[in-house]
Amino acid sequence: MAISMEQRETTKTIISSKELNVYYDQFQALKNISINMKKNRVTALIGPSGCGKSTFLRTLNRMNDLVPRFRVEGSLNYNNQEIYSPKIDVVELRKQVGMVFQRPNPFPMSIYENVAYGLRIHGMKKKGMIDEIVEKSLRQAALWDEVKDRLHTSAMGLSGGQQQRLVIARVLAIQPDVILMDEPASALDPISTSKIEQLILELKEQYTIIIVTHSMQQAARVSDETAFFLNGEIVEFNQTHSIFTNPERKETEDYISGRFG
Ligand SMILES: Nc1ncnc2c1ncn2[C@@H]1O[C@H](COP(=O)(O)OP(=O)(O)OP(=O)(O)O)[C@@H](O)[C@H]1O
Repeated sequence: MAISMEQRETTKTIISSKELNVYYDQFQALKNISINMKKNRVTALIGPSGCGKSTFLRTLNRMNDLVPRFRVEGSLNYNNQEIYSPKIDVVELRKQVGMVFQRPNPFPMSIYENVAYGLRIHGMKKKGMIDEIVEKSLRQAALWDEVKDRLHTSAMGLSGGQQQRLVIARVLAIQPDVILMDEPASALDPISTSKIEQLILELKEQYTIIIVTHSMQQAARVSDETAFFLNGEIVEFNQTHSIFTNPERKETEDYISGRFG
């Protein structure tokens, strides 16, 4: 079947690792990780606790740089740049590869200022432009209608689910390319969880999303491809549908059917 230019563009690899090994001092947390993650796709990272999912996610925007005796070997590439090259500007990298954590972490300031913060840090001064981006980001994060009349009240007064969407708006405001999400809905109720999942499906039109989740159902609902981690290795990486309906490896089958983890 012929592949159109558009399809070819959307299946481009954006982040790839080759024989990546990661250590915390003597302990090897990731072993020989080779994976290609595609642009405008949602990639889910699943696996039992302690298997290295968060470590892998955090290497992608160098969140572990300040961890003492953290060490990386092998290749980790984003958009044809080596993420661990000394030439990389880490602030710029984190602008392009943004992150949403498990617990919503709004800043203790107004809703508006939370979203405007990153813009100001990156030197934007024009109020009209900031207003516009704040609104656009809150709309994209499906929060605008709920907060448009209280933009200048404290973000701490929002519910947990709203706070998480606010954090997503804050990330979107600085126009990243990739959004890393570390169990973004695990602290939320089912309705807020479903809003976040809906949002992920909408955002992948414009962004690449890599999400760590403990919920098999969530991985199955939101992701296009899934990597199953076990003891620091990727045991299986495939289309999400294949992983959940026809896994190739017994360990994957045992995990997704709830036999361990
Ligand atoms: N800062 C650190 N210093 C030392 N060891 C660490 C550090 N962070 C993680 N580890 C270890 O690395 C291994 C992988 O941890 P990681 O948090 O990546 O796993 P995970 O799959 O994300 O787990 P969970 O699902 O419980 O969040 C674990 O054995 C953990 O104890």
